[in-house]
Amino acid sequence: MSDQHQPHVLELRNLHKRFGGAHIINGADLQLRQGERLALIGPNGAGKSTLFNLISGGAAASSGEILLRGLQIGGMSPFQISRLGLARSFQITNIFPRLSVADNLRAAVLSAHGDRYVFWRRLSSLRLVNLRTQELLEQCGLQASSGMLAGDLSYADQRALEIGITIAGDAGLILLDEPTAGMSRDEAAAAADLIRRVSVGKTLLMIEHDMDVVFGLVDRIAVLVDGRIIACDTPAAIRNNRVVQAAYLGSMGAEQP
Ligand SMILES: Nc1ncnc2c1ncn2[C@@H]1O[C@H](COP(=O)(O)OP(=O)(O)OP(=O)(O)O)[C@@H](O)[C@H]1O
Repeated sequence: MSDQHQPHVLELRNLHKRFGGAHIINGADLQLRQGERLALIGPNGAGKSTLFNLISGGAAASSGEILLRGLQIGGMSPFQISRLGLARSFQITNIFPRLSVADNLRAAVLSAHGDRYVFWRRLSSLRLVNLRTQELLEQCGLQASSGMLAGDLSYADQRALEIGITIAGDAGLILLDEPTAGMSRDEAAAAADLIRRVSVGKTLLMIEHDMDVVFGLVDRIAVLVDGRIIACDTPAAIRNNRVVQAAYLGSMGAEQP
């Protein structure tokens, strides 16, 4: 089957979410192709994190459809969705501060693959978990800090660790919620490099406010305003889109590249 005929990795169809009387997601449509990196941008309160919660099973949509590789996942639990190959990180750093960096990653590997390892001989299972942990430490540039308490890492390294935790299960679809928030320009550039490396061969959907990161990293940008995707196109096309400029980018002044 050619790529053209494969189902999209992720598809949102006319998605709605209401909280009481507030209509937060308002008919969102989106399609992600295998292997692409897509940034979700939009003003504060546009509904970006809410959309992530709907996709990853943290909240149920009021109506509409969410398909993961053609399979309806609306209404499934976060655990079921993660078992189907979707991993997400959160806006707030989500690590175990009193565990070492390596143990944070080891726990993530076990949590993602525990059922697989349990059937194998104990020693070989342990070896595989350790190998995967080492691989993640290297990928995230954290080998030198592997024995440190995660809570003692710099903020940027904590975010790198969190990316390691997110990818530990080798999910095919990765959702990152503001992975460079609160970082300096240099730290954000390093985080973008890390994200680029770890997302090779995967499909990436990320919420990001830093336009340098967005324009340098992704294949397409989806713009969410008032719970609706008002445009989804290449970075160059989005930059020149007058509707987007008026609704969002225009208000960002110097942050535009
Ligand atoms: N559980 C909830 N109950 C009621 N309202 C909610 C709930 N979760 C989110 N909202 C509201 O939905 C709107 C969108 O919030 P959301 O966090 O999704 O926006 P966002 O685009 O991610 O914003 P930001 O860029 O500031 O993180 C906000 O007005 C928020 O107050």
